[in-house]
Amino acid sequence: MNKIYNPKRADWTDVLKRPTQTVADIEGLVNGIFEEVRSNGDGILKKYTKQFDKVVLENMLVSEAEIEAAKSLVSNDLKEAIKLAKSNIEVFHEAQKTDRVEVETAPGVTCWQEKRPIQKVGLYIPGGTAPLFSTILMLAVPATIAGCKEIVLCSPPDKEGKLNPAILYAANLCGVTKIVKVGGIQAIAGMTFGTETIPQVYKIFGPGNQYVTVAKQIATKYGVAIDMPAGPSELLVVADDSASAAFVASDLLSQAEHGVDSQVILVSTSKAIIDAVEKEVAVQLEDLPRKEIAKQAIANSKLIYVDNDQDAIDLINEYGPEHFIVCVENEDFYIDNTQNAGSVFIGNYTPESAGDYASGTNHTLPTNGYAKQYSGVNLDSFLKSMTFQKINEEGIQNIGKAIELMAEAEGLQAHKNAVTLRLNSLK
Ligand SMILES: NC(=O)c1ccc[n+]([C@@H]2O[C@H](COP(=O)([O-])OP(=O)(O)OC[C@H]3O[C@@H](n4cnc5c(N)ncnc54)[C@H](O)[C@@H]3O)[C@@H](O)[C@H]2O)c1
Ligand SMILES: N[C@H](CO)Cc1c[nH]c[nH+]1
Ligand SMILES: [Zn+2]
Repeated sequence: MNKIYNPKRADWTDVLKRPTQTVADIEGLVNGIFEEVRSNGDGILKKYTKQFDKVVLENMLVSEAEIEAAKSLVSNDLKEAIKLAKSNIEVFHEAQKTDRVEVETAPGVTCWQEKRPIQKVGLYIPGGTAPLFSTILMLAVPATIAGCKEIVLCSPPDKEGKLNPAILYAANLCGVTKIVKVGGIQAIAGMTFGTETIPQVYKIFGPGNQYVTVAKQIATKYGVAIDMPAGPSELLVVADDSASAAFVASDLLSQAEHGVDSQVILVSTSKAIIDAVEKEVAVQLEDLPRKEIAKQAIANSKLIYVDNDQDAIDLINEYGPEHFIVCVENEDFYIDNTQNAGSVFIGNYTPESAGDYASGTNHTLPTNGYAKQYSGVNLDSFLKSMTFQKINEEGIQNIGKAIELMAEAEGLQAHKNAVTLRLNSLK
């Protein structure tokens, strides 16, 4: 890990650079695949599945028989763990339901807001290097609570052309309506345009590698909404001498093992904890099965010493981490002053993994600094807010004159007439 002492503010942009490619680096490839899928559908999905996933598929749609077979391949212990996680995610997302908001803005003018589900949603479940079945819970549970009718899931097949049984089990448990074996750019293009196998959707959700993330951003050009850019995982920890170096190192490695383009950062006002965490990372890394991946992510990662808490929080807000662990004595200072972070984890006994799986919060979160303007997935991500109004005779008399004057000032006579006719009818 690179150690940096008191970086100057002018250098923060360079110091905090992510190791991922930019939209500009990938969009040429994405645009090409999108155009092919738009014109030729399933055949192109299969072509790119062969090229990128190294498997030739006859049928991309998962059958009932495959779902049934998967049930017996998942251990009872894992089923119970999935059910516990699902239950906590349900509780937290159910609690996000809001009542309709109704106000009489002027006598006789009633306005209200209600939420309605997005009818057709597409869920992308990453599977390139690890089958992230936990992501199904994070997306399908709120989609179901919101009342989405059609829930399509795409995930890349393994070399045998299969999806991991836990993916099929979780998808079935959570009410997914269609499961398709396709990943990467081609899956996002398929959900954007619709193909023989994949229904077109209104909004695409889910994390993925940088190809998936850029493809989702390009999908918006074609009128599809997306949750947010949720790319390679990242974690920033702020720790002082009250933190356990071993715990901090384990958290940093937990996100480093996601992919070679993940990034983890430790910020501290203590040189002692920086040195201790550096040593712990080296020790714990050696025992990880995904050591080669984590090692590359760790090479992109930083240990940053700053003199004081104010510099630390300014730097953290400038970075806008996907995950932010606060492990310091004066935790309230950091909690109160965090402006930009996807999800915040507080104290020595709150590992980031808890939010990844089972505490109840959503793990689909903005990366690459997008926490400055995007929220992580939540119940509202699957809903649209609609407004309604009803105006009676008294109401139109109360606000009619103002509408007429404003319409006239904008030079829009027909707008004015729509009010004038009604006012005249009441004379
Ligand atoms: N931000 C979040 O909320 C969040 C949550 C979970 C996971 N993640 C991230 O999701 C990612 C999962 O990545 P993954 O690769 O394991 O799975 P993935 O499913 O996102 O991507 C695999 C697909 O990428 C495509 N691909 C691979 N190499 C390509 C190339 N050179 N050109 C074009 N397409 C290519 C293939 O089609 C393959 O099917 C990780 O980066 C992880 O950090 C983020
Ligand atoms: N940490 C990931 C979000 O960036 C989510 C995840 C799924 N499985 C394990 N982790
Ligand atoms: Zn994770």
